[in-house]
Amino acid sequence: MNALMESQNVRIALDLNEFERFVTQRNPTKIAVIVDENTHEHCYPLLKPFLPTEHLLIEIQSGEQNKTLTTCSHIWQQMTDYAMDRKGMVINLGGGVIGDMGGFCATTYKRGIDFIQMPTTLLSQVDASVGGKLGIDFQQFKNHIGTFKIPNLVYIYIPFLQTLSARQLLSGYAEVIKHCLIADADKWQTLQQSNYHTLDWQDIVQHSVAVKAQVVDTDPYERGLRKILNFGHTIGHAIESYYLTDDQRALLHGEAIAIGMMCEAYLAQQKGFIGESDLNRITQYIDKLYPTLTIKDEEVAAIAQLTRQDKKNEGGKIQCTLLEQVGKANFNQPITLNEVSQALQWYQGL
Ligand SMILES: NC(=O)c1ccc[n+]([C@@H]2O[C@H](COP(=O)([O-])OP(=O)(O)OC[C@H]3O[C@@H](n4cnc5c(N)ncnc54)[C@H](O)[C@@H]3O)[C@@H](O)[C@H]2O)c1
Ligand SMILES: O=C(O)C(=O)C[C@@H](O)[C@H](O)[C@H](O)COP(=O)(O)O
Ligand SMILES: [Zn+2]
Repeated sequence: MNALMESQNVRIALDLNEFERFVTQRNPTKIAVIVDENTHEHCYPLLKPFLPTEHLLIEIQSGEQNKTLTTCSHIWQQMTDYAMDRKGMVINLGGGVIGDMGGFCATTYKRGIDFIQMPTTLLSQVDASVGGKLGIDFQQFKNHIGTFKIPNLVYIYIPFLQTLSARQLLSGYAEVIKHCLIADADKWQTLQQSNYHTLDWQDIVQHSVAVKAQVVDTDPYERGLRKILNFGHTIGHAIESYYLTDDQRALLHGEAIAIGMMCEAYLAQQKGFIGESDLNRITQYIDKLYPTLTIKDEEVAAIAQLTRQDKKNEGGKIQCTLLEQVGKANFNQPITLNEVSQALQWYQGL
C-alpha cells in the first residue's frame, strides 16, 4: 500500500511538516495558492505558517458551476500578472473543484508547471486528489475538457475535515461506498455494520486511497481497468449535469453518484450479474443515507440523453461499469438509452 501511495505521490498526514519540507526542497521561484471563500476562511489559516511568506493567493468562487473556462482565465491571468515562470508552483487548497481546475490550469500554464493537491473535503481526500484526472466542465458536460497528470505531491491533511459540513462529508462518502462496491466486499460488510456517525475518517481515507491508487497504477490513462472507478458515474454524471443550473434541485457530485450507483446496480441485477438480495442491500443502505431526488416523468429522457457524451463510450455506444458481484466490477458493459430511462424510472418508484 505504501509503495502505491508512493507512486501516486500521496502522503496522508496529521501535521504539515512534510509538506513544508517538500516545498522548501523543491524551491519554486514563485507560489500561487488557489482557494475559494470557504477554504480561504477555514484552511488557509492552518496552512499559512507552513508556506513561504511570499506567495500569491488566488481566490475563486466555490461551487461546481464555477468549474469553467471563465474561472481558468481568471486563474491564468493572475498567474501571468504575478509573472510566474516555469519553475513556479501551484498549490490547490480545496475540494475537487479546485483540485481538478487548479491542476488543469497548472498543467497547461506555459505547458505545465509543478502543482500540489491539498484536498480539504472528504471527497477530494478519498478520490479527486488522487490519480491525476484534471479538468473543467464544458456546456452541460462534466469534466469534458481536461488532462491526465500526476501531481508532484498529494498532501492529505486529515484535520481539514473538521470544518466540513455534514452535507459535504456525506457527499464524499459516496465515493467511499463506490470503492468498496467495486473492489472490497469485506469493507462493504464493515461499512454496513458500522455507525456512519462514528466512522474513523483517517482509516476510511487510507482505505479509499489504497483502492484508487492500485487501479490508477495499473491503468493511469483509463484505457480499460480504470473505468471501474467510474461505477455510478454514467447515470450519476447525467443527473448531476441535468440539475446543475437548477438552484433548488442542484445535487452535489457525491449525491448524484449515490443515485447513479443505485441505478447502475439495478441494471446489473436486471442483466443477471448481481442477485436481488445484493441490489436490495445496496439500495437500502444508500437510499437511507442520501436525500431523495424527485425526477419528473418528463425529465427522464433528457437525463438519459446526457449519457451519450460519457467519456467511456465508444463508437456511439454507451458503455457502463456494472457490478459483477459486490466487490468486483466489469467495465465496457453496453447499455441502451432505454435501459438508462428504465433505471431512472425504477429509482423514482423506490
Ligand atoms: N479528479 C478526480 O478523480 C475526481 C474524483 C471525484 C470527483 N471529482 C470532482 O470533484 C468535484 C467535487 O469535489 P468536492 O466534493 O470536494 O466539492 P467542492 O470542491 O465544490 O467542495 C465542496 C464545498 O466544500 C467547501 N470546503 C472545502 N473544504 C472545506 C473545509 N475544509 N471546510 C469547510 N468547507 C470546505 C468548498 O468551499 C465547497 O463549497 C466535482 O467537480 C467532481 O467532478 C474529481
Ligand atoms: O479517477 C477516476 O478515474 C474516476 O472516475 C473517479 C471519479 O470519482 C471522478 O468523479 C472522475 O472525475 C470522473 O471522471 P470522468 O472521466 O468520468 O469525468
Ligand atoms: Zn466521482
